[in-house]
Parts: sequence; C-alpha cells; structure tokens
Amino acid sequence: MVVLLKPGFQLGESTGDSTRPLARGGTARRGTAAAPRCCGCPRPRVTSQGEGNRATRWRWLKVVFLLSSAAVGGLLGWSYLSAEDGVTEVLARHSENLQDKFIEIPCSEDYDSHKRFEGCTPRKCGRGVTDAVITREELFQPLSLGKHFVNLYRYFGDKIQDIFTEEDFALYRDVRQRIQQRIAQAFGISSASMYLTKPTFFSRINNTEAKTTHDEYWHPHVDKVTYGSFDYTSLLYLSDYTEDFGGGRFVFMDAGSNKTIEPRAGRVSFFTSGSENLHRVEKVHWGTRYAITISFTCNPDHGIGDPVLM
Ligand SMILES: O=C(O)CCC(=O)C(=O)O
Ligand SMILES: [Fe+2]
Repeated sequence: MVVLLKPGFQLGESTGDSTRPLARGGTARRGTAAAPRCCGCPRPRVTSQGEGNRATRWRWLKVVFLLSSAAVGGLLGWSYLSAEDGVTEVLARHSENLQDKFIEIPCSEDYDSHKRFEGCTPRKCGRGVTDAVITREELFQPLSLGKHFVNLYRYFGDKIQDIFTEEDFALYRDVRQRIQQRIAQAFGISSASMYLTKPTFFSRINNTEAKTTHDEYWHPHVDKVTYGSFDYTSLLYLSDYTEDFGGGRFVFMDAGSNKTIEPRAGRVSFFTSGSENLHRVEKVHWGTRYAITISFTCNPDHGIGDPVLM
C-alpha cells in the first residue's frame, strides 16, 4: 500500500486507476467538506476538483520518475558489471555438446616477424571448439594430479615414474595426435608439418593466492609473445565449469566484444597463437579447474618429443 500525505489531503490509498481516497466506513473523503471536525482543529481546506486532479497527476509523475530512475539505474549497473566482466558472447556453453565449431578471423602480423614455414605458419587464423575429439570416459585422471601449471617434462624429475604410467603417456600421445589432426584440418595445413612444442603443461587452478607471477594465469596475453615458439595453441579441459569450479572461463578479448569458452571435461579448444587471439582466464572463485595446454610450432628446431617414461 502506498500512503501519501500532502497538505490539504487526508489519508488515501493508491488504486489502480487513480489515487482516490477511501470513502467507506466513515473514512474521510478528499476534496469534500465531509471530513471529521473538531473544535480548535484547523478547518480542513476545501480543495477543488481541479486541484485534486493536479495532485493526482503530480503523484503519478513522481511514480513514473522513480520507476524510470530505477530502470535506468538497473541498466547502468548491469552494463557496468558486464563490461567489468568483459563477457559479451558465449562461444561454447558448458551444457552444450559441440561437434565442431570454427570461427575464422584475420591473422595478426605477428607471424611476419618469425621465420615462415609455408604449409604450416598460419595464413588462415581463427579459433575452434570441439567436444568430439575426446570422450569424457577417456579423460586421464592420473594427469589431473599435477600441481598448479605443472610442466610435464621438468617438474617431477625422477618422481615422474611414480606418478604416470606408460598407459598415461600412451593416452597423452594418442590425444595429442588427434588434436593435432583436428587443428591441421581446421587451418588447412598438413599435420606432419606441425611439431609439439614446449611448454606443454597441465594446470590445476583453485582460488588460493598466486605464489609467483607464473601462477597469475588471469592476465591477458598472446601465446606467441608469452611462449615464443607457439603457432597453434590447444587446451584440453579436464573438469567442468559450474560443476567442479566457479569462474575460470576462458575469454578471447576481442575489440569491443569478448567471447568466452566455458570449460567442459573433454572439451578441446584451439586457436592460432598470435595476437588475433589475445586471451585470459577468469579467476577461479571456488573448486579446482584442470586443463592441459598442448601447443604446436611450425619450426622443427622448436619441436619436442612426447613425454616418455625414462
Ligand atoms: O587454461 C586455459 O584455459 C588457458 C591457459 C592459457 O592461456 C595458457 O596456457 O596460455
Ligand atoms: Fe594462453
């Protein structure tokens, strides 16, 4: 109930079509002389019909003004939060099971400042997502044991035999080959012209504080700048956005409209590594996010072999 008291008015209640005062059960009637009287009370002002209408209009104007202000405020707040979040389009939702999604974008000039390998160095650039390369059943749990941004080659040293089995590595090789073929097909190059490059690592991200700048995964970056040898980057997600962790979406930072990929276990995203694909990872708010970065170079000198048990 909205109760408004204005000079010259008695209690009234807003109704759907007007702000008529209650007129039942002896309650006072606005704009008439039938209001209760008492000795010594100031004589209620008798208002004309015109004045009453003006006041009603005034009240409605106030209501309309307040509602519009609330709507404008809400819109501004929403657009501020969206802008801060930086997300304007979802490329791949967690709930979707995507066969193949590929978006071509113009290449940056980054590749011109490196030695070109025709038939491999990107002439066609873009980004893709697929849930069809690896089944959820194939996901390799053993590799999820790693520490934050673990380098498969360096971190474990002699301990690597205790942690990974020959089967884990065989599965890694198989998955790596399938991703390599998918990338080659999407960009129209030969899979044989691509080489696995370092760092190849898996990441375990939670909301504990970063110990070194290497742990600060959320900064916008270009892989070719950060890692040098990368020409094609791929990411294999091992856990599920909103089920295993909150935050942690992958964001392509395009001018004016960012695009997100929501991680899903078994989902592979891949893209050319130059500044046409500036990106970041949102901070993880809760839970643990697992992913493997598998990247390729066109320069055989920067190629590495698959990780093996020694
Ligand atoms: O884990 C991700 O989604 C992306 C990580 C990343 O940007 C990188 O490894 O360079
Ligand atoms: Fe990256």
